[in-house]
Amino acid sequence: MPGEESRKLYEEALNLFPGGVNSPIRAAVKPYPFYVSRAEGPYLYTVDGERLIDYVLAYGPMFLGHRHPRVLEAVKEQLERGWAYGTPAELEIKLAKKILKYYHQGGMVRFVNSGTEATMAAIRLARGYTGRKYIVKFNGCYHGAHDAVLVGAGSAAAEYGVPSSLGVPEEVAKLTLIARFNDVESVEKIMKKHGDQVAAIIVEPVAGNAGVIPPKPGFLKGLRELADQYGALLIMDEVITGFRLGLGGAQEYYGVRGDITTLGKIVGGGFPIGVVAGPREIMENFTPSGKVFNAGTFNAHPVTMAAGLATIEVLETGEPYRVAREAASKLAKTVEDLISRYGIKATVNYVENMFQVFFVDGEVASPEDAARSNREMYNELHQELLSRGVFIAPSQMEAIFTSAAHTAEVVEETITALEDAFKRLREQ
Ligand SMILES: Cc1ncc(COP(=O)(O)O)c(C=O)c1O
Ligand SMILES: N[C@H](C=O)CCC(=O)O
Repeated sequence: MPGEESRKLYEEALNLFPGGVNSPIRAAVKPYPFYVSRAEGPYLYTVDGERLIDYVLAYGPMFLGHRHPRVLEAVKEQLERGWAYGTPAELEIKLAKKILKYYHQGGMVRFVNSGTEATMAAIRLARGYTGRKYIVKFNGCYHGAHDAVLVGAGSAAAEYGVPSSLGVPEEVAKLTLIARFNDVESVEKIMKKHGDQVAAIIVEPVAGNAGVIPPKPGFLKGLRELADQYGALLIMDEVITGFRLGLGGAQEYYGVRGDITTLGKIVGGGFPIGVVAGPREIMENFTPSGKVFNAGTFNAHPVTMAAGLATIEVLETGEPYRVAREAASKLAKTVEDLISRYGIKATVNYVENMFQVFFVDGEVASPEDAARSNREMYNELHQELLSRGVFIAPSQMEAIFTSAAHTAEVVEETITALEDAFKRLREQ
């Protein structure tokens, strides 16, 4: 549990940062966030002298675990050559080629610095390309912290009760039309009314910011068909799923392709990144070849490029996917067994190397279902695990991730913690 050293730092932070943190979800760890002094493999080490098994993984990026030697070596090597040039370097070409190989063969890439920037640029690109103004987004999905997508948003926006943020002008919010995840008919209804003015449908192929909610069979295909029918673009926001569900992300996993892909997190190897990728015909609308403006001092930052490239090279061995999958499937199964042993009303959603437990009666097939779950009970589980040295997402609206560093031994230790934690939950 967060100790005295963390408490002192948090008290200082409260005077410096709104809510004491620089991204709101970090304050969801109660009674205050623990402060990390270093990280290695599957572990975070806190300033309070604790070692935590990490299933948050910086909210997704650390798929190889912390401080992976290959990534560290690549970053050090780049640092020796300098770390910001304001002019191109070869590594950006190498990383772009890797991304295009798995996402848009023959296409193009624009590197930015976060998932937020990627979806903001992708939406502007879609509007510029189609000459249309509306976008369709799904209630409870999260695409970052910019105006167009802070309408019915998930993640911390849902956790803190601001799915539609103050400060987003009504005129702007009105351009975002809200449909229901896993409900093609809700999209069809919108398209029938506004289809000729819809620039893009943007979707998280697995809703990972409302817990973990996989797409129902036919959902993504239905979106593809509606986008085609109405001449809108389909933006696959793979900031979480990209390089996580496999090298080709959710699009390869589910066999449905978007017109534009947004990536982030894993593809930067733990350094800030966002990627917009798509076919040349669409991508060339970005400045300077086209008239859709996008720019960034730190775009294609050399250190990020080095870390991303090293990460993908390790992923290409396939081993990280095997380890992470085995860990998640074993843990998800353990939680299912515990729920049934103790007669707790809950359900587990699991995809490859991400899962989440929802304390609710019945299936969770939409963010609306997720919102019905008992969040207090989830928070108790989080606390019980934290007190046993296991860090899972501090909010029901996030995913539990595994990595290549979650070996069988680490999983066994986690299972012991889970058994004790569920026993305690049952006793309360
Ligand atoms: C699906 C998705 N899109 C976009 C974002 C925004 O990414 P970032 O936090 O890097 O701005 C996130 C996470 O934050 C995300 O999960
Ligand atoms: N759910 C968010 C990204 O996926 C969590 C990251 C953040 O908001 O800090």
